[in-house]
Amino acid sequence: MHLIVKPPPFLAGSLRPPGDKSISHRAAIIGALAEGTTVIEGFLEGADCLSTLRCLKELGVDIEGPHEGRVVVRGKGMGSLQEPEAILDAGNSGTTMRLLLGVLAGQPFYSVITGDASLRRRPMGRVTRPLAAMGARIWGRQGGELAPLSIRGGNLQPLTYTMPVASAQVKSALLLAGLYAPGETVIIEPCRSRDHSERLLKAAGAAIKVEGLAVRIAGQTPLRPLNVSIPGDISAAAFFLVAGCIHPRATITLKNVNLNPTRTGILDILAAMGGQITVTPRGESGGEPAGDIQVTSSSLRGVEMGGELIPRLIDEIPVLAVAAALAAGETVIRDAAELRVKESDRITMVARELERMGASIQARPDGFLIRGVKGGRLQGTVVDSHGDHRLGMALAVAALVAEGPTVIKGAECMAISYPRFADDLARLGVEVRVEE
Ligand SMILES: O=C(O)C1=C[C@@H](OP(=O)(O)O)[C@@H](O)[C@H](O)C1
Ligand SMILES: C=C(OP(=O)(O)O)C(=O)O
Repeated sequence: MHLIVKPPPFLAGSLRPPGDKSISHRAAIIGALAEGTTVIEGFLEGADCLSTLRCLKELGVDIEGPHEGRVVVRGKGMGSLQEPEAILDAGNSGTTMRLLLGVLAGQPFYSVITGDASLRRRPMGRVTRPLAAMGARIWGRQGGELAPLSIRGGNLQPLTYTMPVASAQVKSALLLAGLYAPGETVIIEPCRSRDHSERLLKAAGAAIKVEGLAVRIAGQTPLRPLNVSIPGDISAAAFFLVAGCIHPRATITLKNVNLNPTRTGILDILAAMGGQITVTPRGESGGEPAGDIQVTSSSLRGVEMGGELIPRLIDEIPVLAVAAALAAGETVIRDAAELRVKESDRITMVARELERMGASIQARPDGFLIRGVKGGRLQGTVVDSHGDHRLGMALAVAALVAEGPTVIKGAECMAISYPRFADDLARLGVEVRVEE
């Protein structure tokens, strides 16, 4: 499927971004392990979160929905999962595979999990190695590095583990496995990654404590069901935050967006670039701070970024590269080598596709050097998502300020995290067309 985007004369309106993807996965998984009925509102109906629901159903969990964002999970406790009859399919979703590996490590049965071609290339040793150290037996291609992975869990021992990379997926997998181990599992992160698992596990009554960069969980405590209203995904809102900044006639309001400080790096960096962004906090939603964000046309300037900020905006870097390509001066992005092991190699592919549109962007081993074309313009042309939802949507944002229409090939992948992305663009006044 191709998406054809014409640069609009203005961008105006108000949107509610879809429910947070990270929280949707976690609420369903934790609900499945709890004793009682979990009700989730605002669940993201993107393909990734549907993969999580499908796998949980294969494990014998009774799930109703999603119907307009409502999912009902009838959990029967941590020991209630059943050996799946078929291979579990995590689709394109790294979060599904890694978090479920943590759960499967605690199960006294055999299961096999795989995913699509992109997911079968992504590193899994970062979770399979520490899970094996807890006592799970895991087999996979390249010594347990690549899916398909088969696993026989049960009889886990607690672990104290210092993570070599800042990854919320690894941390969450080990916390979920820690639920099954007698005694205390301690996970130490190199720097803080998103903490949705910690918040939801705490809300479900797990014995979990955060002390600086260490998270401690004492296993074998039953979980209570959750009642969660998931706020909008800031990683989805990010496309419109950048669109509003780079378009010369824009006023966009994004409603009920998650403002968890482990996720708001995009707001900090756009502010540092001169973005005209106003945040109005509106209390809590689902145990997470949430609020409205307004963005208007801005005159952006280049910045340098790296270090502890990177995990707070890792998924927003493709669209931030678009902002940088249109800012005055140079932008340097460092310490982001993790981008190479996402749905695509996001360093190579972002540079390749933005270059086609006339951006001056150089791929580096751990990021980018981008020279803004301020005053100049990007060129509408044919570009490719390479099956990567965030790259596809970032290119659509670049198209909003390009000369002439842009054709984005492989646009169906946008439904991984934002099924209504094209509709939301249209709501702001953009002429978008889908071609099969
Ligand atoms: O835990 C999560 O929900 C996620 C963590 C991040 O991945 P890593 O844990 O690999 O950094 C992020 O890129 C991904 O989109 C979602
Ligand atoms: C990296 C992403 O997701 P996952 O790792 O779950 O596939 C993403 O959504 O950008």
